[in-house]
Amino acid sequence: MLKLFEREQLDLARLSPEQSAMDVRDLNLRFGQKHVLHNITMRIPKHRITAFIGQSGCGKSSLLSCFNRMNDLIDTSKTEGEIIIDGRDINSKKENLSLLRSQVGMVFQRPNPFPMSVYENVCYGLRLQGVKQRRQLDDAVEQALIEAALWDEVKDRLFEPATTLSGGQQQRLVIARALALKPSILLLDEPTSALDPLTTLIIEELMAELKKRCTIVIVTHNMQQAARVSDYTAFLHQGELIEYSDSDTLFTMPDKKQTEDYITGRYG
Ligand SMILES: Nc1ncnc2c1ncn2[C@@H]1O[C@H](COP(=O)(O)OP(=O)(O)OP(=O)(O)O)[C@@H](O)[C@H]1O
Repeated sequence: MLKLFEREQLDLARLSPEQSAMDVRDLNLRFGQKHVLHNITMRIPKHRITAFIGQSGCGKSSLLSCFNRMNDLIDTSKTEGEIIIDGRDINSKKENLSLLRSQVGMVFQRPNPFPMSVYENVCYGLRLQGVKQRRQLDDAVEQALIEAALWDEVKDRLFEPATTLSGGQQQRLVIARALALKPSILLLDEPTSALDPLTTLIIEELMAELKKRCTIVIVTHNMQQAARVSDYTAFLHQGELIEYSDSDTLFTMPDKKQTEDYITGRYG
């Protein structure tokens, strides 16, 4: 299988704290009576792309949303267990959620630019953080758009409405909006499922570039995509982590029968 990036393999079972972007310990998630995630324990390696795959409803997006406490927005949600990022448990009551969400950025399936200019979209979070200096905002916008591989396409239309951009440009704009806050982790929830194949390739190449500056976790329904872009893949089934390994092994020599059945299309 063609890989977008060569990489050194890490032993997931022996990741040191320095190599781990996140250390998830005995994570359980419930929505009301529904037990959605069961005792998830895993370490997500730094500066790598980790993909979550599994049947619809198995809990991929819910797990991703635990990583920046987005499930807190759902009244019925209840989380147990620890998620250690930079040595602190983000599930602690003391966690500052707006800081967490700038450190752990999130991009959704449908591009969701705000109804404002390209420029204002990118500096939105910085303005919320109180940055006012024009020069500082200009520099941050330019840098984030360069990192999101969008600068050349929009540098002459920074003050046009973001909604005038194409779907693929809007998705890169949303990525730039997250990057402007200098996240150490970027969560991508099916970021290309609404995009055509060529635009998908642009976003995939961007991910390969972005992992040099942050850790990426992606939920995808597209197994070719997971095999192409991700270094590590986690297969979930009914809220349980069934198998988690480097992507080459998981897609060519899965350890568990359930994984094999899923990747060979026997169910799901
Ligand atoms: N707000 C909510 N309230 C109650 N149950 C929810 C809520 N959000 C998700 N669920 C349930 O949690 C389970 C996991 O959903 P989740 O969206 O995480 O799965 P998924 O694997 O990402 O699915 P898909 O691939 O279809 O997006 C499902 O049974 C879903 O119905």
